[in-house]
Amino acid sequence: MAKLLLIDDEADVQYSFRRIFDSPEIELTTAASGEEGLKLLPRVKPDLVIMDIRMGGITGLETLRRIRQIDTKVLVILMTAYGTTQTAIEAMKLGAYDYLLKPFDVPKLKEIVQGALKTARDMRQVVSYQPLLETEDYELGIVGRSEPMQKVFKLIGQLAASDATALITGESGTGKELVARAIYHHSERAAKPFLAINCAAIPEQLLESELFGHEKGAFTSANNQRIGRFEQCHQGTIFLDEIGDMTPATQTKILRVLQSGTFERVGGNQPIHVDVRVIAATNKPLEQAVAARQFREDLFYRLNVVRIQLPALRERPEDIRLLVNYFLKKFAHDQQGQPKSIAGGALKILEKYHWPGNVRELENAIQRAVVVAKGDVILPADLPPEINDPGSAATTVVPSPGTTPAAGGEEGLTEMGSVARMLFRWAKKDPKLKIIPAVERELIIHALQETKGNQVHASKLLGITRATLRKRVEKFGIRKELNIV
Ligand SMILES: Nc1ncnc2c1ncn2[C@@H]1O[C@H](COP(=O)(O)OP(=O)(O)OP(=O)(O)O)[C@@H](O)[C@H]1O
Repeated sequence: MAKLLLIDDEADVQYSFRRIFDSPEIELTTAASGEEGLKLLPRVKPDLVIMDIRMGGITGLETLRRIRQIDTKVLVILMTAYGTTQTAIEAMKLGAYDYLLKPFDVPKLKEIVQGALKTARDMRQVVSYQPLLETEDYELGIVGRSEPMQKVFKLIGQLAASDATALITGESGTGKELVARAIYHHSERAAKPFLAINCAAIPEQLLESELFGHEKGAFTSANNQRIGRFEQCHQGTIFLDEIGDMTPATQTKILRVLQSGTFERVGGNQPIHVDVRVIAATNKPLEQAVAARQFREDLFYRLNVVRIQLPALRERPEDIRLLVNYFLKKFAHDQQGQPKSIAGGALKILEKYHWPGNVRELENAIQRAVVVAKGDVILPADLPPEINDPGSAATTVVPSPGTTPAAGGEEGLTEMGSVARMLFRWAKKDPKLKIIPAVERELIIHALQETKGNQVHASKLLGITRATLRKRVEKFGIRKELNIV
């Protein structure tokens, strides 16, 4: 559960926060002054503090200064009324993570809080790169005893001891982000921020301003001055994932930061100096992008000072057994249960598979198998079909006893099996997607649209009771969308 501490003397703001963040995943504590917030800090140990800059008693800036003396790492977001962004920028220099303008926009507030909580988790979860499996306790770690992984561990150790820029390469799902976090956790910058940015996930034209910030009026939608990630991450470590996806202008700016530690915000001309360690990663061969003149050669050499090449999982099948055991323990730990084991036949299948999605794909396969397995042992049949029997695109799905085919008898089931496989492949590409709720939500919307909102008919079509349907409509918040009264 994430812990949030709100420090604000306005009762209205405290009330809105209680409503916005009332969820089982967030524990909100409120304080009405800087003094009270400082007293609560050691007891609550929040992951994130959100604080107003102007309060009675000690100011937000002074409170921030004192928070930093108690905890160098806790993330602090400051809130400020319009017109006082200059103060907010001062606050960033004091080590605030971000700032929000009041009155705030609720979706924006939620987005910033979620982003900050992810960063807080990344910063607090130490990634170990020592052999883990002897320890009974589950820890977040990088697993591997194969020779290529041993080389990786050595390089992580060397990089953690230095402050050099690093380039991590390897196919998708090989653990590049995990390695970057391990370097950070074991480096001298471990007490300072770590920010991970996936360059490919941000539209090209916005990436430059995301990284370097912008001045008010720099472009049409730039209504306010904005601090970029590099400024936010002063003295910390920035992880730039998918570095190949950048415009030439952004590449030039990155090169300058690496060379001199300076840049200008978009639309600005005042040089800003930062001390940030850059760890970059890519799953595309950058050499080819350089040859095709899509990536600056000088930037490539600058990033490539130390390179960690992560092996694909198929190149180290001897690690599969260790990884499987590790994930079985990890999932049992998450569910607070006993780890399941795996049958020899199932393990052999996993060791022979070619793993295009690498460790991420293996992790997902084990997670699924743990859910699907009826007993304590994972059998070949519990593995996803594309792994268990690659090439069998249209395996007939055999209904388990007691289940009724929904429609179309065996043919319907075969078709459903293919759809499920397709959805599953899709879900594997997006590990954040919770596939069952996502599909359930779509089915419910569809059934209600088909039946023009008639819940009795829709629930029959879906094979659930009306009460369950009502609950789901509430749960997924689709009442408004469908005009259901
Ligand atoms: N050696 C390993 N030991 C344990 N877990 C691992 C290992 N390698 C990867 N993982 C797990 O696999 C998943 C994918 O790893 P990660 O996100 O670091 O990969 P990536 O190479 O950065 O992928 P992408 O290129 O798609 O961003 C994560 O859940 C990570 O914890």
